[in-house]
Amino acid sequence: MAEGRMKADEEAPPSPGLGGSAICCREVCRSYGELKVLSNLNLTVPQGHIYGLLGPSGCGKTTLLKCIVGTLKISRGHISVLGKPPAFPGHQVPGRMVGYMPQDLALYNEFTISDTLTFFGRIHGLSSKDTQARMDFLVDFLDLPQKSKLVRNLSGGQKRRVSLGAALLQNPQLLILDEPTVGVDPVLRAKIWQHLVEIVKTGKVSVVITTHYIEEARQANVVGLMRNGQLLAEGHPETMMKQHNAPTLEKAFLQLCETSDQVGSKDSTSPLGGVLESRQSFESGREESQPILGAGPGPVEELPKYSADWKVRVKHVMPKWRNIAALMIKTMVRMKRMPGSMCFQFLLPVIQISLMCLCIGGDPKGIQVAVVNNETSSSSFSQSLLSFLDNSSVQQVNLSHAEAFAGAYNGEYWAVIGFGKNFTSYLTKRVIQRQVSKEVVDGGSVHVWLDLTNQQIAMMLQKKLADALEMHGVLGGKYSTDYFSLSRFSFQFEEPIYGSMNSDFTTFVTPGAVLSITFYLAVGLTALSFVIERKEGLMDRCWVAGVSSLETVLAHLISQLFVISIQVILLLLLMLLVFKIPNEGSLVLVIALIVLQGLTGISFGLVISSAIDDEQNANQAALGIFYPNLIVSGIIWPVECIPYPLRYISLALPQTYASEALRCIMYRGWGLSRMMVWRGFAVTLGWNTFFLVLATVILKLRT
Ligand SMILES: Nc1ncnc2c1ncn2[C@@H]1O[C@H](COP(=O)(O)OP(=O)(O)OP(=O)(O)O)[C@@H](O)[C@H]1O
Repeated sequence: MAEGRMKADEEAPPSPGLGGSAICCREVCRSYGELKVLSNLNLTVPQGHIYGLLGPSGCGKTTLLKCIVGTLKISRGHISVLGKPPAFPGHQVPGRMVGYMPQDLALYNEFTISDTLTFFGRIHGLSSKDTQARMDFLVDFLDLPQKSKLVRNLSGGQKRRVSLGAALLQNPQLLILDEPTVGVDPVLRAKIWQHLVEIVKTGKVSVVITTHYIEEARQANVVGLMRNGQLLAEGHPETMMKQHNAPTLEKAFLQLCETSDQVGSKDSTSPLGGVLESRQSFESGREESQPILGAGPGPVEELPKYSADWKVRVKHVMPKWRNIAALMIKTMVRMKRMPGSMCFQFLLPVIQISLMCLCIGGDPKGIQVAVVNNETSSSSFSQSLLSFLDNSSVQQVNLSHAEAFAGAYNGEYWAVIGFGKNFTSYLTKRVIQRQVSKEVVDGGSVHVWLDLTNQQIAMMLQKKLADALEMHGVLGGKYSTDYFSLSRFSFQFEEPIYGSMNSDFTTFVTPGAVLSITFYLAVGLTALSFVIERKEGLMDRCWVAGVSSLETVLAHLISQLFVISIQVILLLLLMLLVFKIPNEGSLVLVIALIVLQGLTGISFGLVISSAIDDEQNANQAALGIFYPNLIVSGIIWPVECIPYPLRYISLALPQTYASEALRCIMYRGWGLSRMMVWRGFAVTLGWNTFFLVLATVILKLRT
């Protein structure tokens, strides 16, 4: 086994850095906003050495490691890793040359141990045979449980060992390990150190390790003691102890801190507690501690000039299919392992659109109205008119005048309908005679008192009453020139040009609702998944392995395209076949527009997740934008009702023209030659491109 390990380790080609060092940091500064974390930091990791980076919590160790692996940009200074600055075009840092174990576990919980190592093997371009061989070695070496065990079911210590395994997988030339021994038992801790000592013996592998167990760092070839964003000293552990006359490394470190504090109080102008800035670097070859305290300025180093061919630069920015495929397989495997979440993703739009078709736009049912009919004859016009009232919508309750109004004021009835006792005779007079008295007009009218607190119900009641009056006029035969229906019969409504006589509010609202549902589900899923991945350190880990932000975005887009396609198929089947929403136009255009809106939702989700760091804020951003957009986009009420300044905003939103385009395709049967259709596609594509560019830029700026 050891032989196999050595052989694998020997395969890594040597890569001399600045002055033979694996890592060289000069005058490195990095801040988080106002907080200056690294301040003129100088550090040198000699090639083929283990470098123990020690320091109190919060002194900037993790920040420094992130700068070294290229996931964080430095504000000032210079870093060279294995010969070139991190992320330099064509350089494999981040990439295969570096193995990174972040402080967070940074593992996919739904993966098995085998999935985890296979995933990183794919990204590093290892053949499945090589990955398998390394996996067998690492499972044995790190004393891992069965490869088929889910990460979610591992203990904390086991997870850390899997994380370490992922960093060791490709036999990198540089290992960056951020507290790899936390939660690991002493026997295995010793084994890990033994392995590190062994791999650096070849001189081709270098290791930087941070640890809270200061004493274990005595096995390192060099230790760097860091405080307040600067390196106090770096050198061989034994030399450092000897120099400070300390029996342990911890005591030597304490003494250094005290001295640094004393110097700091004397020199208040010196930054960060007065730690002196210049120091001799370790790379001078002296295996001695090089305390910076009291040291004079070090030799001025000539920084090398780096250049890369344009072809290399182009290749560097071009997305790699290998990485995209690995990320897509990862998404699919995770979905397979979370069947509940997968069903939720596929069925949620279907449930939402079903609820919308069932609950929005239909006629109210069982609306109770109080009827006060003072006519007693069963052949009276009032009785005949009431018999034409749609009974499924309007439930008539016959009451006395006092009971009816008491009930209406009590909220039991939506209206009171009243007929005078001479309604039939007065109505006849009104129809027959040219001129009648006010008393006849009053007595021959149906009196209606409405509860107008719910406009939809009141409007429906008015329409039902008008319909009943019209039916009464037509079917009653005698009074086709009836005074009441005269105005209605002046218009003859012919077959509609577009749409049908039965068009209701549901027909209007469905296209916009479908686009909105597809858009916001995509926003929610994307924003959350990226924010969680970043929070758990998974994104950083993938980037250190060589995945670019463009590849991450593309892989997510393609795998979500698959999810959206299934969602759209289910949505359309339900809409067209079950709820019989008409479609006069091309189904291809309908699908294309809905899918494009879904992709725009993904892009917008990417913007949220690249700009926001925690789930709660990401959720708030997605939800906060949902309602204003729904209201202003003319999805639930026509844009024509929006007051003018706001209407211009409405027209610029991603779903306003798109909803109109979908309505034109579905209800008017229009194609792309019509402006109202292509405009919907153009606006959607425009927003999509804008969101994608914005997300990529934010991701780049935030590293
Ligand atoms: N993303 C961030 N935004 C703002 N401040 C940050 C961020 N990350 C780290 N910091 C701050 O930078 C400082 C250094 O953090 P860093 O994680 O580098 O320390 P560390 O030495 O690795 O600590 P530990 O040993 O506890 O892991 C801390 O004060 C921390 O609060």
